[in-house]
Amino acid sequence: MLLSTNSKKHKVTVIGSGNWGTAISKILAENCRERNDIFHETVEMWVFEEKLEVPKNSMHYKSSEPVCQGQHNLTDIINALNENVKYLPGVALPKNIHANPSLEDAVRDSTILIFNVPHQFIIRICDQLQGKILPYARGISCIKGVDVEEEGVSLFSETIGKKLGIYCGSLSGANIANEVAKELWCETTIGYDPPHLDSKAPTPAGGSPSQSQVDLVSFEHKDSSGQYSKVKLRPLPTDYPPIDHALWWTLFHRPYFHVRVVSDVAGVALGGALKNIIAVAAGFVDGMGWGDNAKAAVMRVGLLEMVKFGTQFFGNSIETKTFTEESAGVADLITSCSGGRNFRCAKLSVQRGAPIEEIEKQELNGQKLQGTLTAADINKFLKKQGAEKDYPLFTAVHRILKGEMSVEDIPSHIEPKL
Ligand SMILES: NC(=O)c1ccc[n+]([C@@H]2O[C@H](COP(=O)([O-])OP(=O)(O)OC[C@H]3O[C@@H](n4cnc5c(N)ncnc54)[C@H](O)[C@@H]3O)[C@@H](O)[C@H]2O)c1
Ligand SMILES: O=P(O)(O)OC[C@H](O)CO
Repeated sequence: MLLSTNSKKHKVTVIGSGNWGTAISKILAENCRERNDIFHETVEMWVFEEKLEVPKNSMHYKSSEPVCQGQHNLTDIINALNENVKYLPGVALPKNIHANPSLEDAVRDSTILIFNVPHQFIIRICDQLQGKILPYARGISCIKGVDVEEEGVSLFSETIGKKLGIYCGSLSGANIANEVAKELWCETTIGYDPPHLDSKAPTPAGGSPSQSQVDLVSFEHKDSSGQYSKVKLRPLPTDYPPIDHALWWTLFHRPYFHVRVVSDVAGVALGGALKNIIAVAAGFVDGMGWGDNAKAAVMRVGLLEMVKFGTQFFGNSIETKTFTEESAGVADLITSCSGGRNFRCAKLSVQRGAPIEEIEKQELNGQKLQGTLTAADINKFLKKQGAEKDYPLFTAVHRILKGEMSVEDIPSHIEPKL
């Protein structure tokens, strides 16, 4: 068990309060309450504010609480009822979650930042956070998606790290939020590869680079292309418990949420992003009524494309065994193709003959699909690389979503050409 001999405690903020953002906040709040020797008990949860009435599927529908009468801010409802009535209705949240509509206030003095928003919103959020966070904070990205720009494809753990000047790992796994929130047992994977102090870096007056020095220290850091580079990071002051694998385990592990911490940050993040494209494909073939064998076929081809993509574009910075051995890989693929939102919406879109964006709006009550956008992001990148044909399933999903191909074409499209 992690014992704290340090005088300062970590303050934890979750940036995001959707379906998964709220479920993760619940886990963290339970652990921060139990381990208040290491963490501040209150977990700040940043909420993208909106006004609503307490809906019928809330545990508090028609209760006599003032926030249950008429329209109120979501943050006020969460703080009064300890329930996220919109994104995780029916789940009692620990009282030590504080829903906060101010991003700046939510991250103030936090040493631990957990990023958990749909990926389309994270860049703007990072822009707003610049200069507002502790420079020695550390992060974990729970976001499933990729960041495609002119220069290439990056993972959000990297993008967040670069934009905010902090180190950020990743968390991903077979984790359908509603099941986790009901405390049904599952596993997850955290990728964290903390920078090592660079022994050749200029030392501050008085000796070797010390964790308590406040100046920037140069670290050697391996990025997702496998290159070692010197990056400047603020070391965590030594009066805090070190942020390492043991600390992440202590913060995230629950009897119902079993954590494995590995060093393959890129593999964890990439697996979570790519499986969403495959889940859309699985929904398409299931929507056609083709049965479990067809679904297994797209999962097989999809897993191979995940491994190929990781190897081809993330080189030796990724361990492809993460895709086959960790919850963040094949297990996430299986659960997503069984009951995930991407799967369910793609299936309904075929069954109802309606665009998936329409189904998303009708069925998800404000929750967001990631697979459709990721299919487009990955396609943009593959096109630029001239590699679309090497990834027939990823390409087929994008083309079907664009109306350029039909689901009936999947079997012949993914068959290797002789
Ligand atoms: N839900 C799951 O089962 C699950 C499980 C594991 C990982 N994930 C991943 O976690 C990430 C977050 O997913 P989620 O399920 O918490 O979100 P969600 O799908 O519930 O999305 C809704 C959230 O987006 C917010 N939002 C809407 N418009 C916004 C805007 N303009 N700016 C900022 N926020 C805005 C809403 O306030 C709400 O908090 C995603 O990348 C997802 O793939 C989800
Ligand atoms: O509901 P989805 O399709 O966004 O998938 C949820 C999780 O990523 C499953 O691990």
